[in-house]
Amino acid sequence: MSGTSAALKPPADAVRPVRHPEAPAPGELLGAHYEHCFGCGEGQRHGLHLQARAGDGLSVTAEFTVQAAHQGAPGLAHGGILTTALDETLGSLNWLLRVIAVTGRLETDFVRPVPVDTVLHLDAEITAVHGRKIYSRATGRIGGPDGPVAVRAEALFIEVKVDHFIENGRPAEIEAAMADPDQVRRARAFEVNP
Ligand SMILES: CCCCCCCCCCCC(=O)SCCNC(=O)CCNC(=O)[C@H](O)C(C)(C)COP(=O)(O)OP(=O)(O)OC[C@H]1O[C@@H](n2cnc3c(N)ncnc32)[C@H](O)[C@@H]1OP(=O)(O)O
Repeated sequence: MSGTSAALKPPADAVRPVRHPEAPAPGELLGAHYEHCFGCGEGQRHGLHLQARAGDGLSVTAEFTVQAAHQGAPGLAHGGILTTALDETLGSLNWLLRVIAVTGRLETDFVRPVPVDTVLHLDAEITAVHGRKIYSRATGRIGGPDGPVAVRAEALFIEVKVDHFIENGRPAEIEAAMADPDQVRRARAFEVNP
């Protein structure tokens, strides 16, 4: 059984957005947006190290291998970790619009348990945009990209300006991220080019 709250249903006048002309090409790895991001950063020892890849249109795919550090029940992935994998994958979609956005709402269905060492194959797509609101959905499968569904989610991301991070983040990390020598990562974190 699954159901989605009204807040995740795009209004009738929502539009199907267009992929940004400078979005990464289909098949291209998106890379981490921030070294210390728990979802994608390579600097997080127990992080998910999730790698997202641009798909066709407004879609991405991603893979995440469940580690022992990600357990909830013995030998099984923690539900919050699975939601993090969905959140990170959904968040990476916004780079196809070259928009910075944060998760406003995220609803997850947990369909099957996911054992440690399992590769979770994720795919996600943007379904609609209404003003600053970006509607999207994602699915995670096990046993291969066409395997059975283990988790799925629908989300609403809200577009923000870079000031959202500058005003709310801890100054030490903000300054370090702005000085990141990785130009692509710095652009993803701080460039707004709708
Ligand atoms: C440096 C690295 C960067 C890198 C880029 C980021 C990478 C992403 C990483 C993974 C994702 C994350 O973990 S993101 C981190 C987790 N999320 C957060 O921390 C967000 C915390 N929340 C907030 O800061 C705020 O609530 C915002 C920004 C989401 C919204 O505040 P606001 O800007 O004042 O906008 P507001 O007027 O309230 O809302 C705008 C519209 O959205 C609707 N709306 C807002 N929130 C919701 C909601 N929860 N559910 C339904 N609808 C909502 C409103 O009704 C309104 O609709 P209408 O009246 O227009 O119709």
